[in-house]
Amino acid sequence: MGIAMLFEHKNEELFTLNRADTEQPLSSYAMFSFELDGAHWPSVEHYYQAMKFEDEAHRNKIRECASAAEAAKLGKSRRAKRRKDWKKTSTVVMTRGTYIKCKTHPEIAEQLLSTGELRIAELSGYDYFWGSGRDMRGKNNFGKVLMAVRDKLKTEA
Ligand SMILES: Nc1nc(O)c(N)c(N[C@@H]2O[C@H](COP(=O)(O)O)[C@@H](O)[C@H]2O)n1
Repeated sequence: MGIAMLFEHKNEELFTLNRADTEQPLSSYAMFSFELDGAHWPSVEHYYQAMKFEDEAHRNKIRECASAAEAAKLGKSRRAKRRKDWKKTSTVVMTRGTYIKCKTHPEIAEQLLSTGELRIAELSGYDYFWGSGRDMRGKNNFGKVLMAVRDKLKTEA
């Protein structure tokens, strides 16, 4: 993934990525650790998935997962009860984790800033909430999270 011309009819250049790409430092699954809310998180995805729950023991179980994919699997399982306000807070949690990762790893902040003013799109064939969806009509909330963090980093530069 990288810079693409997906809307050639609109002549719009995009920076594209997939949230689950562990090789892409800007993705939430990339293993770049940080401290937040009094704990050490191996990736943004670990933090994001754990924050779905109020139960401390379940959060810790997710935090200790060896990979982001494992953390996501545990976070998506319906065995533990999700916090009631999750729908309202999920993008805020993703934004906080992504911002703190960038502050902890300045090279990632640099990479994000180097996308300039390009629109960032999370390419996903199935996810219409975080990504583009199959037809590019998705909400692209992960792309929006990255653009919001980029805006904040710009004001601090
Ligand atoms: N509608 C909606 N609101 C939210 O706040 C969400 N987090 C999602 N997520 C959707 O559900 C799938 C699994 O959730 P997470 O990736 O663990 O958030 C995800 O693929 C989204 O489609 N949906």
